[in-house]
Amino acid sequence: MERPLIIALDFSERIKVNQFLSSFESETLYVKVGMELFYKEGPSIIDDLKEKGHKIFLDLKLHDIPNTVKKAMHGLAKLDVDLVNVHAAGGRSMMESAIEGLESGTIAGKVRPACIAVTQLTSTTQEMVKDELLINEELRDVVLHYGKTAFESGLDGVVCSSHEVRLIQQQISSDFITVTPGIRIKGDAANDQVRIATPELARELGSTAIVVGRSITGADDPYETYKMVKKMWEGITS
Ligand SMILES: O=C(O)c1cc(=O)[nH]c(=O)n1[C@@H]1O[C@H](COP(=O)(O)O)[C@@H](O)[C@H]1O
Repeated sequence: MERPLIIALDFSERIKVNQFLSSFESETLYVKVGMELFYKEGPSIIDDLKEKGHKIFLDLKLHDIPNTVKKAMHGLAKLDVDLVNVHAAGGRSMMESAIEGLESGTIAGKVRPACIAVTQLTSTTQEMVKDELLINEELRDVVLHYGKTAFESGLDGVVCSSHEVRLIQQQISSDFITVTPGIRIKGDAANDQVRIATPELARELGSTAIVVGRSITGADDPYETYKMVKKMWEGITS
């Protein structure tokens, strides 16, 4: 995976996506379609975005029994997206089934979508891990353990915060993909995110890809902000 900046298209409907993308001219992007947009618009939104040449992370965070996940992934593979995800909390067998489903569903001649596992959401705190999930371990160790299980289950990488990237790359594999949301430009509100980082810090910490939503989609000039964040992420100072 090259090191993309993935824009989270967290919009309620297609018309808003089109309005947003209209300022990007002919630039091809790496975009993320999540639950909000996909549940409203369905698979045709994927076809639209692919037609425009964009790469797609379909973020539906599957978390169910292995058989259900396998069959759902079989269907999702037919959409020919670049990246999909599951919750690592679903366990080893579920993650193995996700890969089986993707492999059996991949269209002949196409590449299987990469599959990554959410370790702990970037909105999760140490206190939540202890008090709500009843896991009596350091959050970083939980992320690492879930990452190891995902690796052993044949997944291609994880979703984690930028702060856990080094740990994962050092203790699991430097090739294991680390996609990091929770990205904020200095001065932006964190909103519901907790384990946040600037694009520059994410780069420094070695993230494979950053996911940026509201900092770009909510900006007065989204295209200019995208170009600025991209420069920060790529370490271009001029
Ligand atoms: O899987 C994800 O993409 C994801 C995992 C995670 O731990 N945290 C997280 O924020 N995300 C997604 O990344 C995006 C972040 O959006 P902003 O907070 O607006 O930048 C949202 O679409 C989330 O659904």
